[in-house]
Amino acid sequence: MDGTQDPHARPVVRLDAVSRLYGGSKNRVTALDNVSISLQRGTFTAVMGPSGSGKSTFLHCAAGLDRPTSGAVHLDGVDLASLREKALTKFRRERIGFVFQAFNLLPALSVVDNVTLPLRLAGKRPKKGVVDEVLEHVGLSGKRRSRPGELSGGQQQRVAIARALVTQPAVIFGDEPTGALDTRTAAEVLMLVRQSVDVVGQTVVMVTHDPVAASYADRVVFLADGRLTGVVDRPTVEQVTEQLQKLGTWGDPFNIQRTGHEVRR
Ligand SMILES: Nc1ncnc2c1ncn2[C@@H]1O[C@H](COP(=O)(O)OP(=O)(O)OP(=O)(O)O)[C@@H](O)[C@H]1O
Repeated sequence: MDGTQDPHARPVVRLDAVSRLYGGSKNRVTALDNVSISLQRGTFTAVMGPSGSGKSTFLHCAAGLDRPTSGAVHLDGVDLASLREKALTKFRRERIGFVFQAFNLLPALSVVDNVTLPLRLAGKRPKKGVVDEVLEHVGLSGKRRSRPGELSGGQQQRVAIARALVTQPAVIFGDEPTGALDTRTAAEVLMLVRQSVDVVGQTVVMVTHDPVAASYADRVVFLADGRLTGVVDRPTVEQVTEQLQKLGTWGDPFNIQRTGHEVRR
């Protein structure tokens, strides 16, 4: 199936028949199986599915952290297969933002130095106006000089979001960005992501196990056994939960535990 939204708009992320196989002939695993999807600029997409369905592999291939075995990935109009490792690293640094479950901030650096690190790594001088705007957007203007250890989990994730936004990337990829946060803090972080999409037109792709988190997205795409098996636009928590039940996610107690949110069956 194809997850294209509007065939006339130019997608910012495009996967064409992407497959990713792991292992050799004896222990072959098809982590992604012929996935084609287009994601439009300024949209928020959640990627869901049972454990082992290929969500991380999807994210890694779409973000140029891993190379597909076959098929093509275009990001912001660039065929990622055309980039050698060094160019791909530069492209990721400049055009892609990442937000992970574990925040991944540098503890010795202040908030402002963490946020501006990607720019400085790219040899660019951070523009004060842009940095101030991003810090204001994430509500951390008053914490510029704090170290990550002095901040709450939600504040640390907001620093990570600011760091992802500051390069004005084509896409921000999130891997369970609210997985380590309590329900209320997760909601605040998801509101911030939502505002980044609505206010500055940021494109966001987020892997999550949590139907509540997914309900903040414009659309949810579901994977099962490496295949794209369904799409829900303007999702509600109930619709997402129902779809996951069909895919058998909620039969997996490990997954229920990891969502961090209680979802009634
Ligand atoms: N480096 C690897 N080598 C071999 N198999 C792998 C590798 N990475 C992933 N796989 C396999 O590919 C399949 C998809 O894995 P993936 O991590 O993408 O799933 P997932 O949906 O993100 O799972 P989870 O929700 O548990 O994080 C799984 O069967 C997994 O065991």
